[in-house]
Amino acid sequence: MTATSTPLSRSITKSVLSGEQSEGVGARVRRSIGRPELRNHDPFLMLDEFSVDKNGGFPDHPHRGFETVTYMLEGQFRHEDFAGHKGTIGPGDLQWMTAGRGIVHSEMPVKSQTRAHGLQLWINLPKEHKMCEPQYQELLDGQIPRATPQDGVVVKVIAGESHGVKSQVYTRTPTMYLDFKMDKNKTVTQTIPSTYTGFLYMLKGTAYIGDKEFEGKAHHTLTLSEDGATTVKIQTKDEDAHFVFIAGEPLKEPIVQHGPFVMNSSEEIYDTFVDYQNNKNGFERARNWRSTIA
Ligand SMILES: O=C(Oc1cc(O)cc(O)c1C(=O)O)c1ccc(O)c(O)c1
Ligand SMILES: [Fe+2]
Repeated sequence: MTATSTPLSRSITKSVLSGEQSEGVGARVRRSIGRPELRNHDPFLMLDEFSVDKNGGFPDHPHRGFETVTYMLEGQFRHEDFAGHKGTIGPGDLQWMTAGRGIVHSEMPVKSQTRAHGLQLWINLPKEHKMCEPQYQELLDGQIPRATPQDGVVVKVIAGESHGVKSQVYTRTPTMYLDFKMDKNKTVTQTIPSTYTGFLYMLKGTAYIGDKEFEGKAHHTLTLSEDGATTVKIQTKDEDAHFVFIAGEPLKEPIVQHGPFVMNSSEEIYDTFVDYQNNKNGFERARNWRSTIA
């Protein structure tokens, strides 16, 4: 009999290319998590690489039961919600929005800019937080800490920890969200808790993951093996690479999603529709509200 042992590095179990599709109003997205091949990568519900020009956007719409994390790559995105929270985020900035019991908001590009390009991640909330008060955590690019494990490798620590650098973002669902920029011919090892599920989404260039050097190219999602290994080996060869590394503790709870509402049962989804239609239980301020930016 052979003893099974935990491998050194996580490996890649799936590689899925995200083509462009329409979302919102006139927006183009490359859907990573949430597409048919990558549904509910617990605790993650959706990851979009969005690209919106001045004619498009995500006008007034609700959310309940999860968090939306908007990370800008290029251009500027304005947002406004039914409680009067408003602002603009630009390249490298982050908005971590806990929708909790209810948010109605609008997210639109700044008209004078060519396009707003970024990532929107949806993280599910555990049952005990689904009806929490909404909260925003907003960080400008310069406020997000960086780890530099070696020359030519920069890791922006949006959530969690990398090479001794910790993010101050409060995560109700334990999450790590890292933005890696690696020059060519580099090797780096990222630690990951043994119980986390995770994936990489490639933005630019090519990276080679794990001991078997699985090749990941732009706009591909690479899911990590769930084998208890606590490191991920990442290499570049003849080109630079830019990707995000996202991982989290699976909630292992029932997921019932209806568009922008994500709860634990059909009854809770039904109640959410009733609350939204009747402006109650968190949606009070939706009555007669219209954003000024949509
Ligand atoms: O529009 C939906 O989600 C979004 C996707 C993005 O790329 C950017 C965004 O700002 C949003 C958003 O604000 O909601 C969406 C996705 C899935 C779904 O079932 C919906 O009902 C809406
Ligand atoms: Fe939204």
